[in-house]
Amino acid sequence: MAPHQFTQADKDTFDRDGYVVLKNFFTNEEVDLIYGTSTKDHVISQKSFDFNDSKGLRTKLALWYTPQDDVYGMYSRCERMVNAVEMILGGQAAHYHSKLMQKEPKVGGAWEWHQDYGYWYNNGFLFPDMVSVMLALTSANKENGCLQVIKGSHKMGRVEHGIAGQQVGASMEKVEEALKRLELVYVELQPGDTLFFHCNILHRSEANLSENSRWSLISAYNLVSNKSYKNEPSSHYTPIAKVPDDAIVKAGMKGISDNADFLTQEVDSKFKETIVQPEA
Ligand SMILES: O=C(O)CCC(=O)C(=O)O
Ligand SMILES: [Fe+2]
Repeated sequence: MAPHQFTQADKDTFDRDGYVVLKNFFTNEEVDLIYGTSTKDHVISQKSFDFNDSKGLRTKLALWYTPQDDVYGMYSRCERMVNAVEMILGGQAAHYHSKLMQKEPKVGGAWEWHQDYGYWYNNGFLFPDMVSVMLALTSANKENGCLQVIKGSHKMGRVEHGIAGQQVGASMEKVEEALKRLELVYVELQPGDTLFFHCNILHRSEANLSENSRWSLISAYNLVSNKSYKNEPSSHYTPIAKVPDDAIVKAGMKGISDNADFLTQEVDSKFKETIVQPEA
């Protein structure tokens, strides 16, 4: 079966609501490969760090900038994905970074209300020509701390961010007002479902206190022309070398190289407050 394509109707929904979900944008076979690879990937587990929430619960995450030839790179570089992103951004896209979010049963931490551009603005990006894409690797639901969005909040523009508990979060005054007027949506996803969300949409997630993991792969994209004036890795303005849609299946269980440019604690100040060293 030919993979789903992102259509103008999807783009219209994205523009109106600040997000759109494409059911089964990636097939079961593709998700099985990506999830199967990631759970066995020693480089991923070695490069992952814990990100603490305000109650001390922790999400494991691994983040890298330049997409490689592994199964995750084929996912973030495939035509289906990049064409969708270029339709959203209205021009040539670069891959800013991808991260594997591992919210484990009982311990997976919460994320405070924020806009992704609330972080990225401080990384030297002048324009909100950026978008995040979340692929569900496991099912995500209310019980295991799925993403919540405030529908339409991207139209508020960038909101001030400060330290919220241990994390960087949006001004709660603005969030509370937004919640009085706009709908709060729990974005429940099945494996393979893909959420495209605007860099200025307010979102958060609750802790995973359930018995089930909630894993996702989140890729962030930028317009090639929106070059940061700070010292960000070059991936964010490098045109993506697109690959055909069948490249994911062809990559098979190919894991990531430990030469990939992973985020480490030292290079990213926005995470400094919240990173705890993995246990030895
Ligand atoms: O996956 C989540 O629960 C939220 C993650 C998120 O919003 C982020 O990493 O910016
Ligand atoms: Fe986010």
